[in-house]
Amino acid sequence: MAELRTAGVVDAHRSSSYLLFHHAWKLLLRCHERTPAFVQGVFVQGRSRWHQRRFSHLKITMADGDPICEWILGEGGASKIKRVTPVGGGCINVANRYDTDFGVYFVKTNRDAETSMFEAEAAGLNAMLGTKTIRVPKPRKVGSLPRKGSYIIMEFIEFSFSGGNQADLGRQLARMHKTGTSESGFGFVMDNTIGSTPQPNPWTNDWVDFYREYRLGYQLKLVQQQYRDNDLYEKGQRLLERLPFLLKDLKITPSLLHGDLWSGNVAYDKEGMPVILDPACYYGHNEAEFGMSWCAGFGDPFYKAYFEVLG
Ligand SMILES: Nc1ncnc2c1ncn2[C@@H]1O[C@H](COP(=O)(O)OP(=O)(O)OP(=O)(O)O)[C@@H](O)[C@H]1O
Repeated sequence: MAELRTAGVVDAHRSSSYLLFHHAWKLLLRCHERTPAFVQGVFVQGRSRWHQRRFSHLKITMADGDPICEWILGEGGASKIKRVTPVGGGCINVANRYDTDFGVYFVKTNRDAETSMFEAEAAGLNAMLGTKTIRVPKPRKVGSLPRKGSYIIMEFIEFSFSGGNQADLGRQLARMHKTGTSESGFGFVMDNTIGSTPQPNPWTNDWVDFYREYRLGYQLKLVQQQYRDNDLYEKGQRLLERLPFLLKDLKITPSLLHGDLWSGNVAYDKEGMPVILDPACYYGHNEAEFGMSWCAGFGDPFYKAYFEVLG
């Protein structure tokens, strides 16, 4: 509500409809934890002509203090936000589509996360975009929310309900793995998160060292610290010792990986072309991409097309 108070909604204060809005606002903010823009969308959408006159100044004043609206109505090129609608599907962040007179933006917010979480997501999306091999949403802005938390604004992509061709996905992913190489070794430009679990990505010359220390080893430590599962930890340690033998004589070059490729992060656009979302990117052994394949639903056409490109 601080945004509203500082927004100087002075005449509105006197009307009883404002009081109604005021309480509805509070309720909505509490129920949905949306940004003020969410509420703005609801009310701007449904207002009568009387309200249009009465609240005509609100669109701009309410954006004050709301960095998402400020960006969309500034650098984002829009002069009006027509509607803000929740997008379901994610577990970790709150997602909304912002329909404007300058197109649609997709926005995720998280009341608890530092901006570094979304900065890493943007860095991953930009790295994949840079390969020009597969469609990913273009990130536009990352920032912090007024009191606590952070947000990311990106291109909104309209998905097809009828899905697409898995062979296209396999082929384009293989091209991304082949094109996205790194001269710094295995790792990434910054640490990121997989789900909401931190994922360290320090540059490392050798794949076995990287995978042992910063993937399996790190996760095993979390298992022990957070769940006290010593049995799993011990078994894991034995696997880590054997890793150099299991991967002996393999020549592994760093490939840009999406890093969290399960079915919830794969979609198809209206033209039926694959889109990959919500990455936890790093440079790694290309086959590490299939660590999540147990819940990705990749079939024969996918793998056939993938290995046709990668050999
Ligand atoms: N750029 C986009 N355009 C349109 N819809 C999107 C876009 N990015 C993601 N979505 C949809 O929004 C929903 C939430 O997105 P996403 O999975 O990135 O959220 P999340 O909370 O970070 O996810 P998770 O809980 O899986 O880590 C999903 O249903 C996804 O399909």
